[in-house]
Amino acid sequence: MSPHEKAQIMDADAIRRALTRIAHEILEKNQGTKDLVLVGIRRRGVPLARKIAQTIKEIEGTSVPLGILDITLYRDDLSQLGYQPLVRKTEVPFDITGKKVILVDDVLYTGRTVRAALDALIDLGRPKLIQLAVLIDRGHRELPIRADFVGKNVPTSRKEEISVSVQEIDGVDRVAIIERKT
Ligand SMILES: O=P(O)(O)OC[C@H]1O[C@H](OP(=O)(O)OP(=O)(O)O)[C@H](O)[C@@H]1O
Ligand SMILES: O=c1cc[nH]c(=O)[nH]1
Repeated sequence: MSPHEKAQIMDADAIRRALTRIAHEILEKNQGTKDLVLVGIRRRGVPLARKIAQTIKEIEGTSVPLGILDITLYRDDLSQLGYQPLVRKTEVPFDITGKKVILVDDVLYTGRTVRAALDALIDLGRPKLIQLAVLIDRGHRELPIRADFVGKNVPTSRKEEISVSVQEIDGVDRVAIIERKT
């Protein structure tokens, strides 16, 4: 049966405020922009990372480099793990060695995408540290991964899904909970 939307949990203003807060928290935790770089996970982590970079520029007057990791989840029928993330492309046109890398994604769920992103980043260089910023943490981790910066914690059941829409891809900024009917 088709999934249906249960509730909208963030509108454009709520997303903007959460990203502004995250930008301030990143600056506070890292004492400014020195050695800071942002890396967004495609697809929706990228416009979110861009907005955080814009806000940092407005606050500090400094442009922070922005890279992209393209990671796709594909169903792995041979594995008990259900699905596996595949790193398709890395567009990080700067050296991350010695940098403070802020990884940005829209939803943190099992943690598998972030694990693949960490592997890809470590293949690219030796960052000083890696921190994780997500718009939504919906729980159900299957790996020991946690976010340093969270827009909103949303307790969910496994039957539910979080749908993040962003202006650049979907024409609107919003977050909704979707229920999969079985
Ligand atoms: O913690 P995990 O279980 O790995 O799940 C989180 C990932 O799932 C989503 O990607 P999706 O494949 O839905 O693509 P999207 O970014 O285009 O929405 C989301 O963007 C995260 O990258
Ligand atoms: O609910 C979920 C889980 C993973 N990725 C999403 O975008 N939503």
